[in-house]
Amino acid sequence: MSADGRRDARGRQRGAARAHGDGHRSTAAPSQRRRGSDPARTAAFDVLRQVDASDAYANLVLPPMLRDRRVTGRDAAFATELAYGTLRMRGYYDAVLAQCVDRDLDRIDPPVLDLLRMGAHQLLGMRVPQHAAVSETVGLARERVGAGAAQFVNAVLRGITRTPADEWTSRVSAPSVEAGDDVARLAVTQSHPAWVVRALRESLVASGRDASELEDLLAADNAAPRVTLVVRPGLADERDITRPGRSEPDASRGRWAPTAYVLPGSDPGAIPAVRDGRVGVQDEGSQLVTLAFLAASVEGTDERWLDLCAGPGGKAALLAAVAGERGARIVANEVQPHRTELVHRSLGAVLADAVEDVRTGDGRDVGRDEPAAYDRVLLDAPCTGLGALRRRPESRWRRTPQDLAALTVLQRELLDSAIDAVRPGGVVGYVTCSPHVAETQVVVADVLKARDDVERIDAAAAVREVAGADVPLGDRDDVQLWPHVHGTDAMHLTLLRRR
Ligand SMILES: C[S@@+](CC[C@H](N)C(=O)[O-])C[C@H]1O[C@@H](n2cnc3c(N)ncnc32)[C@H](O)[C@@H]1O
Repeated sequence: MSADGRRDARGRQRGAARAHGDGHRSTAAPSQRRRGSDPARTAAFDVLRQVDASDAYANLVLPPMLRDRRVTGRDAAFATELAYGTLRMRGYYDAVLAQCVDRDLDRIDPPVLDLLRMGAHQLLGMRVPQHAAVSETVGLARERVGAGAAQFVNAVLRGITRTPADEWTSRVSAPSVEAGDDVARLAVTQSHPAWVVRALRESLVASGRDASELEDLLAADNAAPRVTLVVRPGLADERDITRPGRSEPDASRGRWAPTAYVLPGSDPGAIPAVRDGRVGVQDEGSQLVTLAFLAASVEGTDERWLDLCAGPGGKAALLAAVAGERGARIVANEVQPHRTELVHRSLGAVLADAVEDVRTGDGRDVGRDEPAAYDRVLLDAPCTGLGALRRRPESRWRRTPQDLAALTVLQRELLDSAIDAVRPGGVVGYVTCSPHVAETQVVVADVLKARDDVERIDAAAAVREVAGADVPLGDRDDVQLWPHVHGTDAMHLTLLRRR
């Protein structure tokens, strides 16, 4: 579209402003304007379409798309915020749109609905100037869906602009406020399914926190997470994330895990040590629970560790790096062959001696096939991922309460197998990236009820040993991290010792 293709600070392409003559509202009807589409908005739209039509994951689709299309810098940041923000806030925008159209939203063509949501996010979530948000989205609609759809998009988005952005929140939440239904109010204003709002409230309380934090937690799910690096011990240090000629690393230290660094930008691939696997991209909560698992003391030898559900290999790489330093070795197991392949890749930089085996297999069989064979077993269980909603923008809309039933059966079976695989005196770490009580406290309690050969050990003490005494944890012996408290994903850690 623009000659120079640059984006101004408010998200509008400079060329677009010129194409409009004065950079303000164009006098030409949208359908009369002729111009190419903005590559950032086009990429965001294509991601939304793939998420909707092909069940794609936005965070897997967008980065390679931007690379292939050579969308970089501010345009890439704009496309990312537009795609991810639109997906996260979909529930809120649908409530707004429902007040601006005269039919049910499910009767709108899916590509048109995506364009409306994208327009809504620019107007209400990104504060892109109204003329740019409307005209650019209408232009994209004309190009990708047709003139009739473009007129409809134009009319609806202009309808949104007639109410000030901050008034929309009270408008869409008025019915739930009147009904005194706080779950419904938070579901719409913070854009989460009501069942997730309820589950998160229950988890907060069950982990010893206050239900009044719920709105902060939901808001944290809607904020783009910062890119966190793991500097794998023994393989890299601060110098590997410091540009030549600089004395300070390009990333700042994390708050809790000594291995964690927060990157100011969003291009970890530009760092050579990331490309060769000595440094990785990993949430700080994941690093912290892995290091806490390794901080718990085992009785006797401590040299053979199992990662029961290892794909794609983030925790396996941290385990193996530490194993290399301590003279231990790991076995990494994963049930899906393509994810086993990812584990291999993730372990590319670690010492060969630190990896005994990387294999494909069902973790539920390991306890039976290799009883009491390991000194430590990490079970990072398959789960709903409700603790990582900020990272997986569409997942809150995909998950259903029915998913829980199957997952919690699997989690119990895997935990039993993990306990069988560890030797007496050894340690099992049970980890989820979900704080849902059914996947955390209830799974552990159920498994422990049926066994007399295992005891809980103090995971909070292990986390404090790694993160320092001031990490806020409450007084339980299991640990629940929270985005709004710790700035991490909502990881859960229970530590057990086999008797
Ligand atoms: C939460 S992810 C693990 C993430 C990994 N620990 C990391 O840090 O990269 C759970 C993994 O468990 C795998 N999985 C699911 N069912 C399994 C089973 N029965 N046995 C082994 N792995 C399983 C999934 O394919 C998925 O890769």
